[in-house]
Amino acid sequence: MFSRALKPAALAVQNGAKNFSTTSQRNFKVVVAGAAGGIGQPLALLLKQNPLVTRLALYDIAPVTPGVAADLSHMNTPAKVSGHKGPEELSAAIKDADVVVIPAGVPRKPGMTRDDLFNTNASIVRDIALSIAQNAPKAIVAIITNPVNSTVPIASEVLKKAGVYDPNRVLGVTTLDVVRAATFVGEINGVDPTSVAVPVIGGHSGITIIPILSQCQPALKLSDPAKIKALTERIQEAGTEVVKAKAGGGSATLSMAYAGARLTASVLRGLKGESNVVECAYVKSSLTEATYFASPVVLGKSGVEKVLGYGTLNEFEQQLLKAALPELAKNIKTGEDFAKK
Ligand SMILES: NC(=O)C1=CN([C@@H]2O[C@H](COP(=O)(O)OP(=O)(O)OC[C@H]3O[C@@H](n4cnc5c(N)ncnc54)[C@H](O)[C@@H]3O)[C@@H](O)[C@H]2O)C=CC1
Ligand SMILES: O=C([O-])CC(=O)C(=O)O
Repeated sequence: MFSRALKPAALAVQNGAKNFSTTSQRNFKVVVAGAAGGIGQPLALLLKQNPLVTRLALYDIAPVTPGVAADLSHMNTPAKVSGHKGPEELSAAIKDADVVVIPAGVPRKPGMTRDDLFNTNASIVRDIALSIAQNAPKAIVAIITNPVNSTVPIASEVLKKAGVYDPNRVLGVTTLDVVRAATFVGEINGVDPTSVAVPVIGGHSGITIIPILSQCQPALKLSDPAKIKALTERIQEAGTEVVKAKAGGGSATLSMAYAGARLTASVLRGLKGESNVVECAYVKSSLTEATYFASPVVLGKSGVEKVLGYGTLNEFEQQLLKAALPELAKNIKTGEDFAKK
């Protein structure tokens, strides 16, 4: 169970780092749902600079949304920006989207777990997913809203109920875990972090975040098991590190916008037919007994083209996986039960 072919796991970071293609062969409509928020605004700023994006629709319930759209629309890049405020404008925002990125919902405050966000965020993701089912059933859906381990199953169940579910088109965004792992390893190894590739598998909360440091490229310059454990825990708790540092002002927004823009850029590169686009993402999966699982995936013309394995895990990583699976199963069930209600 722990040894599976992992061809391009390490490519995940390097591919993603090549963010913006200059040879646009298709025009894509990208929607940011939650576009006025801490993640949404810088994410929209980065997407406005992606030449593959020709239409950028910003949706949020916040009154400032049309203003955010007006502001971004003055940038001299090709994407035409539209602003959509409130549920009555959701359909127009989503209509004919190629990609819908969802950072809508509340963030953590110190002392909260991501699961504590469930009660508020579950219905937000459900309602946006319903609109996707009605207005852009073929769109790739990239979910940032926490708890990702549960919100991805919610969106999947909603799409299923509407008869338009395609598991290859629904992704939970775990790119920030990959970005953080590369950053921290870059610091330890004393190298440019964009040259570092570390697959991160499992899910997106605490012990479900499993960095595969034994597969790090270039190899991690740490051999002391205690230091490897400490680095693993830092990656698992990096979100909490930011929540504490922001002292009640929210959670990671700027690094998440960077990571979300990278994942979206990779999705678009896949859609336009580029080959070997690999990112880690939380997707429907049969790699383990968890029915959704983050691993390297190949992105192609219709979303996830192939779920790649996670290669050979060392003893320590096997233990991490063992600990993560029951937690993941619980989170998935919570999401599915909510959506089936
Ligand atoms: N997947 C990941 O790695 C990460 C996920 N997150 C999650 O992203 C989410 C957003 O975080 P922030 O941007 O910091 O929060 P924020 O509070 O700054 O922004 C959230 C935005 O969502 C909007 N919103 C609320 N209900 C909505 C609805 N029904 N429809 C549309 N928009 C709605 C709000 O008006 C607000 O503009 C949180 O759930 C957070 O936990 C944050 C960091 C990393
Ligand atoms: O920690 C949080 O609540 C936000 C998040 O998911 C992250 O930064 O990884």
